[in-house]
Amino acid sequence: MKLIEKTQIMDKDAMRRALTRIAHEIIERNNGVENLCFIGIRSRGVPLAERLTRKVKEIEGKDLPIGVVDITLHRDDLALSSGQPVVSHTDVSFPVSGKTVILVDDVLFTGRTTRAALDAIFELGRPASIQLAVLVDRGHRELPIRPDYVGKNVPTSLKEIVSVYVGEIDKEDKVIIQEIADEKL
Ligand SMILES: O=P(O)(O)OC[C@H]1O[C@H](OP(=O)(O)OP(=O)(O)O)[C@H](O)[C@@H]1O
Ligand SMILES: O=c1cc[nH]c(=O)[nH]1
Repeated sequence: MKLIEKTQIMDKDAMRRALTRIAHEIIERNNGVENLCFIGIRSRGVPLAERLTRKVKEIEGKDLPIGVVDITLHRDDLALSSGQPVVSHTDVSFPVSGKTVILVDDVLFTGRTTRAALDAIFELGRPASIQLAVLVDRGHRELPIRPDYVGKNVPTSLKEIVSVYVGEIDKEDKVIIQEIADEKL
């Protein structure tokens, strides 16, 4: 699939500010951090969840547990929607029952990855609630899923792809929109 880079929509500072705001929103909405835990969706949801827990620690002085769910997406076609995400691995070393889980991902699109992650969490136990934090919501939901915390809402067309780069994996922080150049949609 050939991609043409179109626009950069967030730089390192914009990402840092968005995550700082989300950390404050999480603390405010939950009246503190008692009972909270974080679960990142691999791959880029994991460093974002780690950054959020570091910010929460800076603000509230408490360490919160982080787990990981790995969802593999088997896409049926190149239109990017209609994929079939399945849980391939879960690494959550604390009990989720009774907790408020903050599920973290980089991009929210159809909602299918989130749904698979919710299934994976309920396999582990029964949380008190689950809240969803994403760096970018690009729209085009195919399921009744909405984020509780959003870094940036980005209206997109189905010919576009939003790519999040994080220093921990990609050596730099940025969010770009690319366009699919050569595929039938
Ligand atoms: O709402 P959805 O339609 O499910 O799309 C969102 C998911 O797609 C991306 O993952 P991708 O499968 O591209 O893999 P990646 O994490 O390796 O980028 C992104 O990280 C989200 O997890
Ligand atoms: O544009 C998209 C769609 C799904 N996942 C992404 O990371 N970007």
